[in-house]
Amino acid sequence: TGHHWGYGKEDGPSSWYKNYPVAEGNRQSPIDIVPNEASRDRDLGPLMINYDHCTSINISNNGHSVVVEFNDSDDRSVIKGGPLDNPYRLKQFHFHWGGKGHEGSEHTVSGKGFASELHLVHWNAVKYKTYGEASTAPDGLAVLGIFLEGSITDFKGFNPKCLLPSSLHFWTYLGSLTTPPLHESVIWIVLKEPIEVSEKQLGMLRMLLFTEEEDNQKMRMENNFRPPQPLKGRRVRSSN
Ligand SMILES: Cc1ccnc(S(N)(=O)=O)n1
Ligand SMILES: [Zn+2]
Repeated sequence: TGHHWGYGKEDGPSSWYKNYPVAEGNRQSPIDIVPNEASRDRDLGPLMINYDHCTSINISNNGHSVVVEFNDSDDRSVIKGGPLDNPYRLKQFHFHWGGKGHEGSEHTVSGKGFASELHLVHWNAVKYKTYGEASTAPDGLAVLGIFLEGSITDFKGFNPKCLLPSSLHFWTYLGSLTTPPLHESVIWIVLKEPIEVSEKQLGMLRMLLFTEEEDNQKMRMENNFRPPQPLKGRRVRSSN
């Protein structure tokens, strides 16, 4: 009913355009990133990530992913530099993942997927008063995408600072939210280097159920990723 959406046969990505026509827009995400078609841009300065004093508020299952929300009432946890003209405040992070193997990330690299993808969602609090307002503006959001690939190492907790790989080299392009309302308001910054998580941790993500507690039809929350969308002539830039 109404604007319910999901990842199933009837309510999945191929039907989102019915309630969200922007799904067929000109700057939709995710995309397939082809490294040797990305243009190295010397104007792209280094990415500066400051999560040191980040204050997480809660972790929840919103029916589509597991989300960790942060206190975004000041500039404590911000990302700046790279393609960004202002600092962007961390609002939440969440994951997309698949049922097995190399399926589960939203962005792909030369057609190759990863087991999961972490999205750290930030908003431009310099130009906009609220996240809601920023979320519909073309330069309102900046989402940092980090690939997760299965291996035997552990990662300690959910402090986003320790979730970052050693290299901050990135690809960047203008895109959208990858789940409804699919607003074309995101400056995407995708790190080239994946982080390693254990099969155990991936297993935990796969154990999450799609629906909130009260809903009785328990569906396994797997494959909560949108497939790559048409590039429509957009440039993908690479940090040097
Ligand atoms: C907060 C939010 C909403 C919708 N989609 C996204 S995403 N997957 O593009 O990061 N984030
Ligand atoms: Zn996401």
